[in-house]
Amino acid sequence: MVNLVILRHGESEANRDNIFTGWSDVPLTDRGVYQAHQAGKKIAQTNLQFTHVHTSMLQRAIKTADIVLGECHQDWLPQTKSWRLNERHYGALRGQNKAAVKQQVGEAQVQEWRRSFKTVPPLLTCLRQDRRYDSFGPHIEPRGESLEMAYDRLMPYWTDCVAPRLLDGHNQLIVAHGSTLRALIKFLDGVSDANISQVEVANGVPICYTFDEHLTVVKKTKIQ
Ligand SMILES: O=C(O)[C@H](O)COP(=O)(O)O
Repeated sequence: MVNLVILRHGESEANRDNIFTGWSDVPLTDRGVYQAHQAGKKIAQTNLQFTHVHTSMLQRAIKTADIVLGECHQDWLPQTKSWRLNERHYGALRGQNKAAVKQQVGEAQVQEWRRSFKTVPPLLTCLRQDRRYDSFGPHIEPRGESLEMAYDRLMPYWTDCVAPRLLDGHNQLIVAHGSTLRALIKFLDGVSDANISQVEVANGVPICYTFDEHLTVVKKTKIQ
């Protein structure tokens, strides 16, 4: 048996302020830092030993991972930061208050943008890519993504970087975001396109998947 722990970052300033975030690089709040410590303490109690930690390239996930590893006394672990684990890009919604957008376009439209699998949010008309992505290519940062588009760019990371390590019997830790973890849960749990709208991932609550040697999920538990 081998284990994968997935964890959404602690509360960010944008979460606190109810702002569409996506690829914006916002810091954790004090509450988010606390949530990360609590998550780390809970993971430590399981005595799980990881060989690798995977995060997005956004500070809310990276800082959460660092805090968790400190609590687990596994700060030395090799870490990969990948844009493929970044939050789904919210396009032109980025930076807007979710309640204010609801007032403008109605609750049903906002829910569709936030929770449907295929609906693409309003796209940014132009984009200046942040330099952190330049070494991966000129057009890495999208102008907006549906959950499906985020799923499609996440899966190569699973196939190339996570699944092989699990198949070799090494426990892995992924610290990422609400939407990219919903995409991973969709794959691991076999959730339909329609039903993924019902799946929510809370800040700072670790979820442990246990797999057999064929990478079939045999158990899924919240670590609490
Ligand atoms: O990017 C964001 O705004 C949040 O991380 C998640 O947004 P959601 O709650 O709409 O999925």
